[in-house]
Amino acid sequence: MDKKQRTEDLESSDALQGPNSGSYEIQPVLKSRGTIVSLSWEEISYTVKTHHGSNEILKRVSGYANPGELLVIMGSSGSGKTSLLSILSNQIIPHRSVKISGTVKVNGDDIKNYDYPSITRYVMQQDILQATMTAREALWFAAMLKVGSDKNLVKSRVDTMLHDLKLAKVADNLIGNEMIKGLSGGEKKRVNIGVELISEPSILILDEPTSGLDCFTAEVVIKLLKKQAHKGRTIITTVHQPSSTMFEMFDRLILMVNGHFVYQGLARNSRLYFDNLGYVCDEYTNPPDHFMRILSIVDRNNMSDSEKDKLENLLISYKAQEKMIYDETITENLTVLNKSMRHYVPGLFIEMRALMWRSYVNSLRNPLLFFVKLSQALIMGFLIDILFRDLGYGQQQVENRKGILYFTTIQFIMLGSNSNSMTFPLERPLFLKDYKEGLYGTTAFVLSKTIAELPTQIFFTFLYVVIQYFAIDLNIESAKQFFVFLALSILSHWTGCGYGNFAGVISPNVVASTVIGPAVAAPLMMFGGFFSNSGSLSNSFYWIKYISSYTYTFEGFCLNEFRDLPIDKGLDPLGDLGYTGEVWERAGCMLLIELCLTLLIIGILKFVGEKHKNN
Ligand SMILES: Nc1ncnc2c1ncn2[C@@H]1O[C@H](COP(=O)(O)OP(=O)(O)OP(=O)(O)O)[C@@H](O)[C@H]1O
Repeated sequence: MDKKQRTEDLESSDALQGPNSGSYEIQPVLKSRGTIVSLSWEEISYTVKTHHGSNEILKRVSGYANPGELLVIMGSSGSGKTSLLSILSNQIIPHRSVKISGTVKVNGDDIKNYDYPSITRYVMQQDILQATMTAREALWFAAMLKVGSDKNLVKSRVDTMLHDLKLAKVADNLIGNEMIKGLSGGEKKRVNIGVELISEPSILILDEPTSGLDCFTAEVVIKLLKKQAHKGRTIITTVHQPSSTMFEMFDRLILMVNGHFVYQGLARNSRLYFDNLGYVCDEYTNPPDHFMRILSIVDRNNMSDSEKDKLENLLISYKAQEKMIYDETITENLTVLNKSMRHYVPGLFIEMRALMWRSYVNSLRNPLLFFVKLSQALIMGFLIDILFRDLGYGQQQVENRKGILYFTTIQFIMLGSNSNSMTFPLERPLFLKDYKEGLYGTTAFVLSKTIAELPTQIFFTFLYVVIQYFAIDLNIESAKQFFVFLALSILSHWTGCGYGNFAGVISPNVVASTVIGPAVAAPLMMFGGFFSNSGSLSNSFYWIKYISSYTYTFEGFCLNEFRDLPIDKGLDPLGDLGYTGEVWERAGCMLLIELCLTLLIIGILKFVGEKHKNN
């Protein structure tokens, strides 16, 4: 039988009912008084250029999702489900190696005509949440950045969300992770969904919100999504291996193989559709399991003849009744969208306030780090006391003073750079997720991090300085010497944290940062002026001295220490070192280094964030 004949037979066959045939009974109770919109897409193709050539991931697929319905997309692994969701949620930006054609429409109008984030939100597969926050705080943080600065509105949205997602009982429990005991997997998923739902989007798109959950918990999540659909939202989700109970909750279903749609229509009609095609599902088999078996393809790039035949048959059948699929698109009673509508964008100040609050909560819940730093300050301070107690004024003691000043320089800078080189790699997944979502900008992220860390940096530096300064009898000719020393110490620790942040943002992960952190710090320390004085530095590396905070801290410390110190006659440590000028010049250079590092880090993060957006 030729293909044309088979298509005609299928179209005329009584046995083959269309996926939307029969009475169209989904009459969702559209309870929402908010916006009600439909989503449709036409002829979407998605091609990616790889080392092995072009890979067409989506092959001219068209479809729609109605408001008030739960549309589920299922398919074999690698069939293109996530790619489709990314395109529908406008997450993929075409570039040199990515080609997208076709149109995505809201209420029949191209999404390009709208501010899409004000209509649609996308829930990623991974639950990337801050472990040290509670469920309520995570929702509050999202609301501050997505809803507005009105505290009452934020509170009411958070309370509604906790109620709707059945999280009220665990609202004040920590989210947790492998180290911190916290919410269950299902509760975390619901918080993750809540973080997106908080802005009350008309369309919610979710990538496998039930992955990793047991059957019962997964059903709870789907039930919640169904409820959201019945409030008038348009919900599109992918689901892996649904149970039969879960399957009964699906309104519409799309089945995908190898970048094609092979079924689109009411979920409850899907079984009959495949029965009629000859893929009969017996009464003991869960229909989704049966479909997945039909759709399975071992190697997409190297299909067997039987797999090719199967796919061809499925596509012929699908094409035969594709026209009928569109009979049930909802076109009436949709909200007329205002094209000038914009999603809430918080200003830099609000973004920074929210981020600083999150950092504060995180540091409060991480007391271990505080106690580790405290013990470090006390132990190091007392060790230095023992080694250098009561420095004198002779030749040997002047050398000891230089030694302790350089050791203090290393200590302040290294402590900052070592600890901070690891913080960004740890925060990286959360930052990238938030950045992709457009929750805040890199400037707000970097500035808030810098400001939020300052009080702790000042506190620990103060502690070190107080313990060391008087015990080892550094210059106490006047109070000024002490305060200048303190200010230089704070600045040097601050720049150390800046170097650490720089190493952190160029490190792809924590393991890499443990190597990159010291690799950044070592040359700066070597060219800092103590191990080798300026005259003997190689010309090619001489510039490192100027970007090294070690240089300015040590010079500043020496100028402050030796200028008025009553050392033995004939000794001239500053002359020997070749240090002239003023302490404030060194402090200015350190501030400039910090400023340059901050700008550099903002730039690098922007690059990293934008790159991640396209992945
Ligand atoms: N940016 C990309 N570059 C190269 N290949 C890609 C890219 N995005 C997706 N692919 C490939 O396209 C195919 C479809 O990927 P996609 O993630 O959309 O499938 P999926 O149906 O969601 O799979 P799964 O169910 O396993 O998550 C896969 O083979 C994937 O490796």
